[in-house]
Amino acid sequence: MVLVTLEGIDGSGKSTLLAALKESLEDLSPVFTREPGATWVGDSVRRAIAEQIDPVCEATLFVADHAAHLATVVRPALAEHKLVISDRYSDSRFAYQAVTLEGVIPEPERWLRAMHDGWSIVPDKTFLLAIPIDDALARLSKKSGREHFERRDVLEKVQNRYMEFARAEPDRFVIVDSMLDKDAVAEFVAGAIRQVVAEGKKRRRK
Ligand SMILES: Nc1ncnc2c1ncn2[C@@H]1O[C@H](COP(=O)(O)OP(=O)(O)OP(=O)(O)O)[C@@H](O)[C@H]1O
Ligand SMILES: Cc1cn([C@H]2C[C@H](O)[C@@H](COP(=O)(O)O)O2)c(=O)[nH]c1=O
Repeated sequence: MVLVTLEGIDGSGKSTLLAALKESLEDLSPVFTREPGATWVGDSVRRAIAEQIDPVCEATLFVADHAAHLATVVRPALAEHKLVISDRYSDSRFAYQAVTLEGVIPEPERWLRAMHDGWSIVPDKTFLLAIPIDDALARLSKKSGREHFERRDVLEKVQNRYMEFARAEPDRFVIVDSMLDKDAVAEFVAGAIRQVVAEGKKRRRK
């Protein structure tokens, strides 16, 4: 069936969008999931984030979480021709850990992508929520429990990487202005997902 992912820096509105999609797309019976945390491995990831563990350890735990996510949630759902919508996925790794591993290992993005080669699944469509850094930080300032990624210098680099990914894969990425009204964002993304599902059904009939 179809794998759709939601991406964006902290505060860009992914959780808000996901909640709206759970209502508006109910008729499609999607499998809603997320990274990190779809399996117990995600608990280790959350602990690593909280304890600000070594960045290579943190990165490999994120990859382990992805492997468990694919094995226990994504592959079985796709095999049953279900629509899968994931709040964060591999592009988060390629964007965030490429920043946290700068100066730690050579060419971190190349290393991260190589770790996924041969077994990961590329999404059919990725909605990238774009937001000015000041607005993201303003939104995050209202939230408790900040994570070490949620700093201006990190988020600026992460969002720049996301934009590079979107330029490199214009057919997969849809950039969404997170400064638009919540309902307008949700309506646009829900409509685009329905279109992706319809196109997937046409391809299967050929
Ligand atoms: N389109 C929008 N317009 C205005 N405010 C928004 C919009 N989308 C989300 N918000 C607000 O921004 C804040 C962060 O939203 P949300 O938690 O969905 O972001 P997030 O990307 O999931 O962040 P994180 O990755 O840190 O969980 C919330 O207070 C939410 O109400
Ligand atoms: C999947 C994934 C996530 N992250 C970062 C992004 C966030 O700052 C935290 C937690 O994610 P949430 O959406 O706030 O629950 O983890 C990352 O660095 N690498 C990844 O692969």
